[in-house]
Amino acid sequence: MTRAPAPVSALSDGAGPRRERAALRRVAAEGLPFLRARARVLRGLLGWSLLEFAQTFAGGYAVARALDDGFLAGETATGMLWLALAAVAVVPAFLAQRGVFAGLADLVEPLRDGLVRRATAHALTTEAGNPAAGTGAVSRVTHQSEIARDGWAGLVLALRGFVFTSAGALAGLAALSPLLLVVVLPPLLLGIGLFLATLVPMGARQRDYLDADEAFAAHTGRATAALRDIAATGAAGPMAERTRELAEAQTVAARSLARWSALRITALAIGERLPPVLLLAAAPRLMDHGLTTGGLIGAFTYLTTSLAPALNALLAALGTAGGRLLVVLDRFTERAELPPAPAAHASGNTGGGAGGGTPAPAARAELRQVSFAYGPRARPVLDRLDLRLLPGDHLAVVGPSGSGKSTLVAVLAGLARPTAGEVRWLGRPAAGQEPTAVRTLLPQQPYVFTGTLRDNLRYLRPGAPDGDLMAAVTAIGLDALAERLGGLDAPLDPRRLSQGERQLIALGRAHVATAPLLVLDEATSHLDPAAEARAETALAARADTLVVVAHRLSSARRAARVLVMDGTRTEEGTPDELLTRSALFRELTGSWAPPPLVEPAAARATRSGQGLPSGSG
Ligand SMILES: Nc1ncnc2c1ncn2[C@@H]1O[C@H](COP(=O)(O)OP(=O)(O)OP(=O)(O)O)[C@@H](O)[C@H]1O
Repeated sequence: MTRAPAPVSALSDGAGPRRERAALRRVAAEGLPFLRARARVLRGLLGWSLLEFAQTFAGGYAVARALDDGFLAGETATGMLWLALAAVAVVPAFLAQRGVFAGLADLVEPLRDGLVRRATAHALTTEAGNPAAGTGAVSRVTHQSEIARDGWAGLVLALRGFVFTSAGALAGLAALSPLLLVVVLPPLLLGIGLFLATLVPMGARQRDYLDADEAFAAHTGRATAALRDIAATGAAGPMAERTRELAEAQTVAARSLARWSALRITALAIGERLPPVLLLAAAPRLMDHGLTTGGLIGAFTYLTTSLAPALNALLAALGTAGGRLLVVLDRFTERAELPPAPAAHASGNTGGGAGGGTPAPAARAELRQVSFAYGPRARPVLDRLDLRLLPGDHLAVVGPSGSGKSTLVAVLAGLARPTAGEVRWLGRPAAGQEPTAVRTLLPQQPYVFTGTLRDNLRYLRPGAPDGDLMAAVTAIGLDALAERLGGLDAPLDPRRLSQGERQLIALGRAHVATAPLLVLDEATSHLDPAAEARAETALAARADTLVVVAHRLSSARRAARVLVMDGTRTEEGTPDELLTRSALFRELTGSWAPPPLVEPAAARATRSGQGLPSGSG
């Protein structure tokens, strides 16, 4: 399959520089109070930094005086004295470095602690219970808070160094000859200006890169945890394709970042290399206007030993650590803007379908003009399908074998990417969201592993209390199996379980999970109708929004809405509406009806909506 890679902008929802400026404002709004609260630390840094100002000033000025008043005037002792003064000025500056680093810790560690606290609180409130959802939270707590800490420390050091060093150097240049500033300042300011102009667009590229990195890490983490489910739903192809797309998006983001870095290097060259060149070119004119030989060498000393390294350090810090810092800090601050975490469970939602009358609630999941094909030349399985799943919805999906039910489920659940159109979860594009935080998907062949029944029930919500596990056991109808196994802590060997028992355990696990959307893809196919009815009814009451790929009439009739799939044609309505409107639904219900020779009670059950096994799936 050769689909174009996902545009990087799609991963970061592509608002570009506008978003960076908004990020700057947001970070500033939170950053200023942080700095205000640490005014004493900042004053301490300022005090130590003044010593650096003095050292820089003395460095160039003493060299100029040593030459003009000392060595060039035949006064070697005077020259040596001036050089000794420059050497002595290094001592307080060395002490200043110690003072600066001590103050830095008071400025950096509280930032890191605050970020870790914030990321941990976010993970506990919104991502609890989803093992794969933890990937992003762990990244924020560890990797990203370290980026913020190092970036912030580097930025404070470089900015402070640049301000005081360049102030010392410029004051020294002005003392040697004010004309020196006319030569040095324009390229210096041009270089800095050009560099600053790259900050916002480069921040956007940096964000794209981090987004691509995070999306890839989350996707691979998810895929690794769900290998069995992927194999069971036949989604290996689309998953591999999605992995390739995400890797490609990462490459595109890295390349774009590199192009902007090249522009930055040009800005650095103008600010750092051009002033000495211009000074050389202008030297004869400057000396005609009274600049001494010592003054010229002193000016070179300022440019090469003070200004250039300070500028270099500042631009490097702003360019790499600063950009990353802005993106990472913004990620921490924008957590507050995420849509409210979905209510863990709504109750009493087996009927009702869409709505309830009051202002339209955000769809839990939505397909907008979604098409899907398994290859560039393959016949589409889904063709411009629109579907909205609101809180409280209970939708059954029915259709003949091969009509695309599992494909629809894979697209809806984020296991396969649509070829065209958009999948949205909780009112936002699904791309970039953590699927396991939004939906629980149960395939026909569930993943039950060696361990205890408790481990298996907690698989999607590791910290679930025993009360919730027991409630699931009772609601789903797992009591008999739990008793036979020996309780929640008894060891469980999947090879000794029937297909139906495995499905029951997976259904119990879904009852414990907290994602607002629950999708069952023939997940009850090995249960008898009564067991299926009990489990499905319990899940409909527990899950906020339920989608069931139905393989029995009874299952379809329990739903408030039914989506009938017939190739790329679809019909949607209540079961009763479809019985009158859809020939295919009537045909399916006919094929789901028991064969005529089956005992009459079963036939009656079918007519009254209780249903019977179809033998399908
Ligand atoms: N991985 C795949 N690669 C290529 N084609 C596929 C793949 N999976 C499914 N298809 C094709 O897509 C179409 C829809 O299949 P899908 O499994 O979604 O249908 P279904 O309604 O769920 O079928 P069933 O009820 O038998 O499970 C079928 O023509 C099928 O052959």
